[in-house]
Amino acid sequence: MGLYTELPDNLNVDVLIAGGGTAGCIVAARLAEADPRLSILVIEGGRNNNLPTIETAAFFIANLSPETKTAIFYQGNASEHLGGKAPVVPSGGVLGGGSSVNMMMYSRGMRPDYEWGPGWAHGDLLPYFKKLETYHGADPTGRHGTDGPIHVSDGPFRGTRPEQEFIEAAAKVGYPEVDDLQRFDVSNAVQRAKKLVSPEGKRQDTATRYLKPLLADDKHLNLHVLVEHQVTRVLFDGTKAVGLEYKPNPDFRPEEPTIRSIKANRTVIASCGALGTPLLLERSGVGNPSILSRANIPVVIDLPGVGESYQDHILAIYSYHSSLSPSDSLDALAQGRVNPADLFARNDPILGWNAQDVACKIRPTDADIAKLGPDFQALWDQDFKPHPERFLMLASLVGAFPSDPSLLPKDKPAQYFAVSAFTGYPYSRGHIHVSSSSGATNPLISDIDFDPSFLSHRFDVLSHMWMYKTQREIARRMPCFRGEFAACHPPFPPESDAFCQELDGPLAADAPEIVYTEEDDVILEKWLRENAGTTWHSLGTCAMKAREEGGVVDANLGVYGIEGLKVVDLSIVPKNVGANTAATAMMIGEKGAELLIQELGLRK
Ligand SMILES: Cc1cc2nc3c(=O)[nH]c(=O)nc-3n(C[C@H](O)[C@H](O)[C@H](O)COP(=O)(O)OP(=O)(O)OC[C@H]3O[C@@H](n4cnc5c(N)ncnc54)[C@H](O)[C@@H]3O)c2cc1C
Repeated sequence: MGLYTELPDNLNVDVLIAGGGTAGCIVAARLAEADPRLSILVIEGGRNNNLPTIETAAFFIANLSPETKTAIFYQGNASEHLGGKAPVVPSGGVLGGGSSVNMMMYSRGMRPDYEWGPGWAHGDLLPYFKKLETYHGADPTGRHGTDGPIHVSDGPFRGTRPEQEFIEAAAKVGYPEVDDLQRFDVSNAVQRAKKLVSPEGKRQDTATRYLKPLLADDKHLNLHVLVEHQVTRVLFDGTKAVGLEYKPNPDFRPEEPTIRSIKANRTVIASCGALGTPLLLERSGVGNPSILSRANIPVVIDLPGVGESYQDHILAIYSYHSSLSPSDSLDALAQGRVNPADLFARNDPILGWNAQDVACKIRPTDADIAKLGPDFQALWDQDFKPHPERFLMLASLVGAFPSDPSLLPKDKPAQYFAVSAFTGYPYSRGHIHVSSSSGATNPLISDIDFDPSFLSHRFDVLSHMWMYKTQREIARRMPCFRGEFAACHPPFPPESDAFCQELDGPLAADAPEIVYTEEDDVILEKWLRENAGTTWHSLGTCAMKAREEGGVVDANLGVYGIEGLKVVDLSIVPKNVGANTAATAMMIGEKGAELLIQELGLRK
């Protein structure tokens, strides 16, 4: 198998790929399939992804634990918009990247989200969205794929009671159920969520589904993957990319600081993700000269868009007490009340559950918009009102307690549910850049100037304030609702209608909506600033736009001013997509591979 922790001597390589993440694994596999004679080397900073916490859907949260070393934690700057907090944005840091560690929600944006440039309109991209997937569900409009590597399914288990109760409660609040929110043209509704999980319950990451079958057969002997090594720079001959410089990842090999390099006969591809790729370009001398000179990096190409226009969706999570039983929730497993070995011994279907069964894409009513004030109304009228498919917020129902487990009472085992909610099209924009050397142990990720700028735009704050109130009204109408888990909600005072507390029974079916005072709104905004953060959906930092508009790549994914260097990952996205981002990253991998196959003249 061509998967190494040490590279064989004298490897002759045609195509070098920096980063074996979601898009990178797809590009490598599709190029190898197109021409097995082509010699391809992927250099991935993280380890191999052959871990039970990755393959088994129910253990998804373990992959964010620092001990598993499967994520990269990008440290943001302290921000006045977040009550002085310094946010951390995790990203996939293992073979398969985000697709190996994500929460497996299957989601696609709306048709207008995919209008990026020549060859990148929705109609151009739909074939690639279909090519990547095998969809297990009804598809009357033919928008889904039938024979791609990634299975999209219900998985083997659903928390059917909370799912049904949430769907009925959402309908009462104004959001009906639809079969498919991921067909690019339906929103303002809720859906029984599909997952990036096979019907048998296995995670569908791109390393396992695209790359490893080729590494295991005897037909793709020129496909090579080096794990546990970080790419430090792209090497240039003038302005032509000719190779990569790399070194062992100190997380796995602290004793081996040797820097090595390798040449590419044909092309170099950067696929380190929306946080890793701009840092790689800047370390290589591609970026804004003033930022590069601050870090003593000689300029190869003046390209000020690198690392700018950072976007994420901004997330807040709200937990609730419930009357759910252990079989309706992942809490017994997450809180150590059942032995995972027993679940494995009986091949319990709950092991294939990602604990998220409902997806929502919703808009406020005209009356809600008016209440949010004239500034909100003006932007709404400009960017949302003319586009009925463009929604304000995404949300999902979580079948477990997803916050800090130390908040849970030790003496009272229980089941909870939660709503996770995030902005579809935030206006806040940040940046990520290299900064001057500080002697950090792992300077590739800690020696940076990263400002995600969450909640720096007031529209995003108001969107979340509306969503807090809306999701709470839905939760309150679920028969299993037993009050708010107060530590995961704003501290409204006891005299307020909005005061959060545990209840002995469900709310009356005709319970009135909560009325929030101005003081409650102040408390809500402060709480959001202290508690909202990343949705792990970083994108846009090497955008496909005109160079004079801050663009970094052209419609062929080539970096402006550089020969032989492509970017293929979510950093190229020029405007936000109203969706969890994995399917879009996979589509970019598929489309990017096709462009490279054409450009390199590979046989089909
Ligand atoms: C915790 C989490 C939960 C998520 N949940 C969902 C979800 O439920 N549904 C959904 O649709 N999306 C979800 N996402 C988002 C989605 O998974 C990502 O947007 C997507 O995988 C990004 O793909 P990419 O190819 O752009 O980058 P990545 O997949 O991040 O790939 C980049 C790769 O480059 C490697 N790398 C970085 N720097 C270097 C370097 N210098 N040298 C070598 N290698 C390097 C990284 O280790 C990584 O493997 C989640 C993401 C995370 C992190």
